[in-house]
Amino acid sequence: MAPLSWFLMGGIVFPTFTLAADMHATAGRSHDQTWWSLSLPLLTSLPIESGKVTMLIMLMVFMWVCTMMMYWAAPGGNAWGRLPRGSSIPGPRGFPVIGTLLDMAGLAHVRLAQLASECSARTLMAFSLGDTRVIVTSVPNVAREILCSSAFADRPIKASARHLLFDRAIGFAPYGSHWRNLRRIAATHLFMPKRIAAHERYRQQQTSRMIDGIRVTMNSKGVVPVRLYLQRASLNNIMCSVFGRTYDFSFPTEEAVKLQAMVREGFDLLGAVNWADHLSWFGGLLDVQRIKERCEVLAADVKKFVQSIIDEHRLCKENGGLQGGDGDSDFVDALLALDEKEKLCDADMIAVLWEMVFRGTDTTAILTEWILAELVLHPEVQCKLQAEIDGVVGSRGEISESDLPKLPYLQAVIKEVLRLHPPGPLLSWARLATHDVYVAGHHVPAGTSAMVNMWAITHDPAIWAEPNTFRPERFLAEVGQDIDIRGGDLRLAPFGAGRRVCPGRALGYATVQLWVARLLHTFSWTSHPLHPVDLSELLKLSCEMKSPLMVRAMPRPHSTPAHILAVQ
Ligand code: HEM
Repeated sequence: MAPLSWFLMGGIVFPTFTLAADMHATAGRSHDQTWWSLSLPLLTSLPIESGKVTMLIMLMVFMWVCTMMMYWAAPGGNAWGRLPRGSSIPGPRGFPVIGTLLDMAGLAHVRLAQLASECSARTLMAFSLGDTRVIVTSVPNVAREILCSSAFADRPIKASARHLLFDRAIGFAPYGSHWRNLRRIAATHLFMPKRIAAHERYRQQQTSRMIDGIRVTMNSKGVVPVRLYLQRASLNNIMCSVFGRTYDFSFPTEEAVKLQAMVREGFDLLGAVNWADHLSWFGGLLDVQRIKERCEVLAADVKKFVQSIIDEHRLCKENGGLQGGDGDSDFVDALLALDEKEKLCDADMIAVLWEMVFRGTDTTAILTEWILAELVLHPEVQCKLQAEIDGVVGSRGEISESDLPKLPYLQAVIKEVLRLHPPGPLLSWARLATHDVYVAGHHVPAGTSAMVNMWAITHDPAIWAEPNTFRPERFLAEVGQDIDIRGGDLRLAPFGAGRRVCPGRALGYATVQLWVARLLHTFSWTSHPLHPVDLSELLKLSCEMKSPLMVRAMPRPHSTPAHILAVQ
């Protein structure tokens, strides 16, 4: 065999596995690199005899397997075994090399909760996703320790997020001045209560359009695929706040079709468990899931789409259009009007704007679909909620957002659904330890990813009586306990907590309240005999209903089409 083949087979392939894994494992390792660094010169100087070659290859494979098994034997699996001093955190080993990666493919939150119980590690569990060290907690006080600690103010960035430019947007930007600037800009120009209130009429218009679509479909088909209408309304809501434009998805233009396809593709790509994120050597060798290739195509399309909107706004501004100071202006206007200190370049603007479209679209639609599903399954709760809404709205017919605080049962219903079906059961995006830190008394090295299993917390019988029962009354102040769901109480924190808490929570919550109030005021919702309500979950970027909800929406006596369409 030629020396080159020697070199390739022995000197590159096998050590590469270990070396690549090590580069991702920890900054404090060294013992594993010794045999690899020694093997290369040894290989290149060996005589060309095929028997010896085979022996040497077998020896190297053997050494590699032994090293991997040694790593794997540690609690938490191979990524934790690489630590020079090991770890005291209990956890499953998973498989050699890949760790617990296969468990993340289905309902990861349910599987992680099971593993935590099996390993008696609800407080803190260690596990490995390929080369990535991960901790997860299923208890509120440790969740607070993680989410509110400055040590975990960063996020591990997925390759797909980087390819889609999200490392320059709020969600994945490293903790620092750029991230702080973005949060400040978004808080002032998109999420401030005054801004949210100024955009109420657009939300009302989109809700009216949704109600009209539901009515037409119900009349013609006798059953309504609610998700379709919720997704259209949420996309239009956010497009209106961010870009100042909406679409008629019933008669879609080419641009509307393209937009929907881009959003769908983005959800698929960011929601996928990408093996390349955790097995560097694997990702380097082949992109079996074609994630990189698809991300590149999508990123180019997004850039073109958003850039053209920015250019239009710029032109309009030059011609004396909105200057960003008007409460009615959109987010692009606001970004273009920033002063020199805060100004973003076009590439950063594209990333931030697209992220808003992306994050603002699925969560609100998914949550509302779960709410309607539970209300169909619990007609007594539906009637009680309708009575509350009727009582506040009276003969006025229209519901405004100023009515919402007067609807405590509505809040209780939404909270109960957020508890049973949190859209981000693992809080969507993990956190990253930027330096060594102690969590629940255990040493957690820098570079470890941290997750909070919010689903496990909200289903814990030690915290919630009958946790699997839908009972909104538990949130009524006079009966049970009122809970701050904005990140103040980690027993129910569907929007996360701490520095990186969801900045869009007030907007998302206002939208869902308005939708549910108006949908319930207008229709009575019942199941269709051919489409029973199925509460099975499907975890993608968010946790959605596996079988889209198909239900009957019967107009309630007081609601007339004229009233429904009044605000359009
Ligand atoms: C029902 C609605 C929503 C839910 C359940 C939700 C949930 C979440 C969660 C769990 C996080 C991670 C928080 C953490 O790490 O502590 C998050 C982050 C984020 N959300 Fe939301 N969200 C919702 C609506 C929205 C909306 C409407 C927007 C924007 C229009 C938005 C924009 C963001 C952004 C930009 C981040 C990243 C924050 C950062 O890393 O600094 N979300 N959201």
